[in-house]
Amino acid sequence: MSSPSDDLRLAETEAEQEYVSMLYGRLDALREQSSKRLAGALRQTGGTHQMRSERDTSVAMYSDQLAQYSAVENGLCFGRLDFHTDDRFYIGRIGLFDEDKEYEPLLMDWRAPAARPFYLATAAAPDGVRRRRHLRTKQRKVVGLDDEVLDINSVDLTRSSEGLTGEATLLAAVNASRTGQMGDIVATIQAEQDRIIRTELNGVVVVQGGPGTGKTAVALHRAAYLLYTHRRQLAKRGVLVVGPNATFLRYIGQVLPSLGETGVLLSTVGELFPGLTAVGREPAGAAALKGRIEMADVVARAIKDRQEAPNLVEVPFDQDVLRLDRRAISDARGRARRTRRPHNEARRAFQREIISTLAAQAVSRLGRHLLDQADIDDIRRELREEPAVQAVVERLWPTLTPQRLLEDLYASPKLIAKATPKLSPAERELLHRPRGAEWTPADVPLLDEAAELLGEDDTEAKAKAERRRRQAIDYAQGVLDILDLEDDADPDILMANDLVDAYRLAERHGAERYETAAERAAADRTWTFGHVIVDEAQELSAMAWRTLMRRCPSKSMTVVGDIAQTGDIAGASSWEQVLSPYVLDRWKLTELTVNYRTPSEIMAVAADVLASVDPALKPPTSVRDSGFPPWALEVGSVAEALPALVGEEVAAVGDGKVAVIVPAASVAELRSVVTGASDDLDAQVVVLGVVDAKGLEFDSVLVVEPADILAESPRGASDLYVALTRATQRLGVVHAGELPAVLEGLATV
Ligand SMILES: Nc1ncnc2c1ncn2[C@@H]1O[C@H](COP(=O)(O)OP(=O)(O)OP(=O)(O)O)[C@@H](O)[C@H]1O
Repeated sequence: MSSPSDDLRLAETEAEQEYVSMLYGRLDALREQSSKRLAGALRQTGGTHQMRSERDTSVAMYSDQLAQYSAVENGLCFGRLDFHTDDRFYIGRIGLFDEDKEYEPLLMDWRAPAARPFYLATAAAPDGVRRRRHLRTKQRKVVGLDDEVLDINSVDLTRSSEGLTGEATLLAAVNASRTGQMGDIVATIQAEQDRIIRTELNGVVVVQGGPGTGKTAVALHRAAYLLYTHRRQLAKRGVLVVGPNATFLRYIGQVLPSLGETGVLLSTVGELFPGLTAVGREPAGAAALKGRIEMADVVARAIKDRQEAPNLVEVPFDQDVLRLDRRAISDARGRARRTRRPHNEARRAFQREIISTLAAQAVSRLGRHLLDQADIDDIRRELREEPAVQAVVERLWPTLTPQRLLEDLYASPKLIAKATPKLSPAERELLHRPRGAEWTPADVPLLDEAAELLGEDDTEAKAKAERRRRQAIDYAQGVLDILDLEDDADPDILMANDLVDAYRLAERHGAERYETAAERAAADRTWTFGHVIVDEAQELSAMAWRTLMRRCPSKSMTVVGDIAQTGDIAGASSWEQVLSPYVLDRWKLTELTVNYRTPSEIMAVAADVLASVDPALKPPTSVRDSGFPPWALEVGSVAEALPALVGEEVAAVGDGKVAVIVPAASVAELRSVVTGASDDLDAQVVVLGVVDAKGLEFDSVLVVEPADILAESPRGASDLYVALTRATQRLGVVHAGELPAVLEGLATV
């Protein structure tokens, strides 16, 4: 028999279902409307340039709306606020309004100022809220309600002043099995997170927090919040989110689309040089050296070293030999340098000077008094067009691409030595490598630096664009001609060529590939973003920061990370050291203190490792216990024991995910012994090195040979801390070698 409270709950759930169904009905209607408008816009043809551009804007707008409506399908509405005034708001992923009732809000966008009490109101500071309700839904069905009555009399004074918001829903979310893809936290954002998400747009905000405190989640929700609040400003320039590696970007890739935001570019620093894939590997020492700030000077010197001034250069011209001595070349070089233009752009000034010198010689040999101005102009023109003269200019002041500059530099110990007076021979050797080697992620900031100093010679790019445009027109003409190839065509029937010319068809074809700001930004090295979010920011080298700062001259940035987790040797040891060269002390530090991922049992173990990184660091407080004590197991051979241990974890996590985190040197070997293991996060079992596990999480984690992880890098303790804090439920440590003293507290099994 059901109790009266059960009946009440059922009735409440039914009432909420009715409301939620009405909201979905509204969403469907909007979707249909946008779909029809999009079809209408696509049908429009021809017209003036302005009309075509308006049509393109409409196509883009309706396509974006449609994408947004499908993105918010799951969990469209997740909350309700009841006020003492009897007002009531529903909170959801987007705003919906009743067009028939003067646009009365039916659903409040979570980012709207009026939705804030949903995240901030507490019993002690209710902000007019009487009750906060969390609605849990599956597809379009309401499956649960959690109510919090914000009554001052219910405040538990023994708890911290900031309790958890929507505790039941929050715990359900953090305890759920992991899927291999990060989910959004829009229904359960906590007050300390909300404050950071809604910090003003301008300036640099640093979000420091231990593992699992929601830094990544906060950063992504902040991107969505900023795009909502400053849409006009940010949609044009776009928002860039930088992550540490491709696996991580795939892991977080669905969060913003699920919040209805698609115009954000997700990238690693290594992908920020368009047209180049930097996937090469190199020794950690080489990457760390390339990350040092001194490399900016090395690149500048390497360019100057290419502006040669030999003692004498002879130039055959008109059955004679003209001479350029060191002084003439140095003068021309000085003039070109004084233009303060980038190398490739200053080349014109250099060439002009050289031609002047050569022309003066030629004229004096021929006899100045025999020549008029027109003759002298002819001589200058001939000199400019003379291949021997062009070859000399190219030798003394070559046109350089960033790739050519660095490739030449790395391949030549002589050029390296010239450009690096302050480096030791061993360091120089780290830079040396043969031509044709693959570009590495650490090369990208150097290429970017070089591109700035060289200036872009975009003649080739422009010619290419023009060739592409011509090809598109030719293709379109071909299409039209085929359509009109009917031998017995009735002269009264309009032919395709009569309706639309090739130029316009080609243009229309191009316009169909509408590009968002993010897409345009991805193809343009000089693009500057409206806001840049840097995740796992502690890993970036000083040179990588230079690249990022160039992409964001407004310095509107969110920098997210944990200094205690720095694994890269070139990474940061303090935020001040990273930021002060660019913004002095004009940055704001915010902190997150609650760990939503790692249960307290695991955090107790990780805390000892953290103390070994730096005794002054405090671990974040776990929001829950898991009931599974972490363990350590000594085995004869890890490779032999691992398959069975992984099998046990797979059985324990059901639908969840298992990760085996291993020393970098054993990734390939151990991946091959575990059946079905890969580095693909969609797989149930992954075997990863610590570098690739950064920022990720799994239901169960096996950490293999912690002593080797410690020994593998000067930042080994931070790496071990990262490895131990990836689990949401279960943790085991497997070792054949010694168990490090710092893990001796683990229960042995
Ligand atoms: N308010 C919240 N509600 C529900 N889940 C949350 C909340 N905050 C964080 N989480 C969850 O906690 C986990 C850890 O979050 P996240 O990856 O953002 O942490 P992090 O601070 O970036 O960690 P790390 O430093 O280890 O990379 C994620 O599963 C995230 O969804």
